[in-house]
Amino acid sequence: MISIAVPKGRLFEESIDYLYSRGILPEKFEEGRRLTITAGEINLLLVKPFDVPVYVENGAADLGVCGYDVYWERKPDVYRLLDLGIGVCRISVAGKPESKEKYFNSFYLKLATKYQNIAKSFFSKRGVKVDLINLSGSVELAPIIGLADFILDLVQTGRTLKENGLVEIEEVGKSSAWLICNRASFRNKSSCIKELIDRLS
Ligand SMILES: Nc1ncnc2c1ncn2[C@@H]1O[C@H](COP(=O)(O)OP(=O)(O)OP(=O)(O)O)[C@@H](O)[C@H]1O
Ligand SMILES: O=P(O)(O)OC[C@H]1O[C@H](OP(=O)(O)OP(=O)(O)O)[C@H](O)[C@@H]1O
Repeated sequence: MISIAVPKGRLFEESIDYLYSRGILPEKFEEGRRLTITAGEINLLLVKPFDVPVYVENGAADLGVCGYDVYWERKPDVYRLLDLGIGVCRISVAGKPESKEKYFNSFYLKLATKYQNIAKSFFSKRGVKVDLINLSGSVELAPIIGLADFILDLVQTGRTLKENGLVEIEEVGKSSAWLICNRASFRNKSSCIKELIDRLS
């Protein structure tokens, strides 16, 4: 039996489609209220996206589908095996159009994000001090109401920024979903996991 932690929400359907199209799952499953789904030798655990690395690192799941954004933020002690090419987006700093100049000329920025660690390391390398506001969603609201001047968040189409009168100022990195693996499972279930990776890649 191989257990895979799959993120609920935005990445769920793409993850299921991906696993189904590679013959790992015998059918497509809808996201409902169930938290586990067993299909043949695969046991799916449906968890919050930020919790995927927690389940995998602790061995509660052998494998996980994890956004690179989450991996980068959490830095779990797991193997990162394969870029699945889903959930593709970038991690960027954004703000009001008129704040652009301030962003590039200040040594002190007030920034809202749920990616606290990414923001800290990005700005400390640059020698810029940041006052970080920790938000877990709807981050684009922060510059509009003056809670922060800037945000660091995911951008894909740019629609959310546009609809809120914000602009992308600087790309910090790219993200897509990766298959991550528990270190002990990689040793103990090596043949199963290698076969699975062959089918996925
Ligand atoms: N606009 C986007 N385009 C592409 N991928 C995205 C986008 N937004 C998020 N993702 C990817 O999907 C993952 C899950 O995003 P989602 O919005 O479902 O989670 P969340 O906001 O962390 O969770 P929750 O809403 O349950 O607190 C992200 O970690 C990222 O890897
Ligand atoms: O560039 P776009 O295509 O508009 O995508 C970007 C948006 O997608 C994500 O939000 P999500 O919908 O996951 O909601 P959230 O605010 O709860 O994180 C992200 O946080 C941005 O707000």
